[in-house]
Amino acid sequence: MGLNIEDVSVVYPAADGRPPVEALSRINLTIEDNEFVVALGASGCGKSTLLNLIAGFLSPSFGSLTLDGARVSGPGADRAVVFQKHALLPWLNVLDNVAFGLQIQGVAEAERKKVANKFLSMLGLDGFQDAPVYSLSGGMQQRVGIARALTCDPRVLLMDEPLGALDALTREKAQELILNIWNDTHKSVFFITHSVEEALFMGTKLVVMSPRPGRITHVFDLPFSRQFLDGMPARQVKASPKFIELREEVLKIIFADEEAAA
Ligand SMILES: Nc1ncnc2c1ncn2[C@@H]1O[C@H](COP(=O)(O)OP(=O)(O)OP(=O)(O)O)[C@@H](O)[C@H]1O
Repeated sequence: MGLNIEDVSVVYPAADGRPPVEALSRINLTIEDNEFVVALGASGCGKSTLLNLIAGFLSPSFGSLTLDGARVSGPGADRAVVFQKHALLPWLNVLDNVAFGLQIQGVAEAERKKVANKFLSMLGLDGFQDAPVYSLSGGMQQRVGIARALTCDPRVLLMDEPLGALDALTREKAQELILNIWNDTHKSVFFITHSVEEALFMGTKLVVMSPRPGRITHVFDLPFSRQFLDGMPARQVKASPKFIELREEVLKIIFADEEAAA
């Protein structure tokens, strides 16, 4: 059944003498089971507001959100968030960070270690269980954050620019890793990025948003992640004529929005 967003608007109330902000206007979006939806758009178009709504951190001013038919009315274990800054707990080692969500749910120690180890292994972090998180590189810390989100077996994984702070090479490797994990775990994903190339490569569906008020202006179905998962090397996918053509089309849309806002 998936996640269903119906005619949702968000208005942040007036504050400090500033007028109210219509951050999202009449958003309609479905995230089906096993779908990888990427949101892209000029700064201020409401991407994070949309993610916060799905996470249940925020309620819509108008419209409704349902997950598998049930109204989303707050945060829940069926949705996990990975932020750009991994938000790990510095006083815990890698294993305990990953097992943290299960600990909060009261899962017994042996079971939570087993689950955490499974996801650490999936993310290539075998052998780092006892390491303090601050001793890891940025890319490894981000992988710990993703492992932590996966341990609670959420229905939907929400990712707010998870790779934005990584260097180019680490970022490309992390994109591939996330796609492989998505393919293995069959999660629904909502993923925010500022990179057009990343958006096209990762998503099965691309949602392009425009600011003032934040709205969805274009939706594209994408074939590229499937090509990669079927064995085509990532750089070859990203250099294919179809990919480059779509990249230029999407860039044109976003540049036009940014110029209009300037
Ligand atoms: N708590 C808030 N109170 C008032 N206005 C807000 C609040 N949070 C966001 N906004 C405004 O709502 C609009 C959408 O913000 P949002 O952060 O969702 O956009 P975004 O697309 O994620 O931006 P960016 O790409 O810069 O992160 C912006 O105009 C922003 O200034």
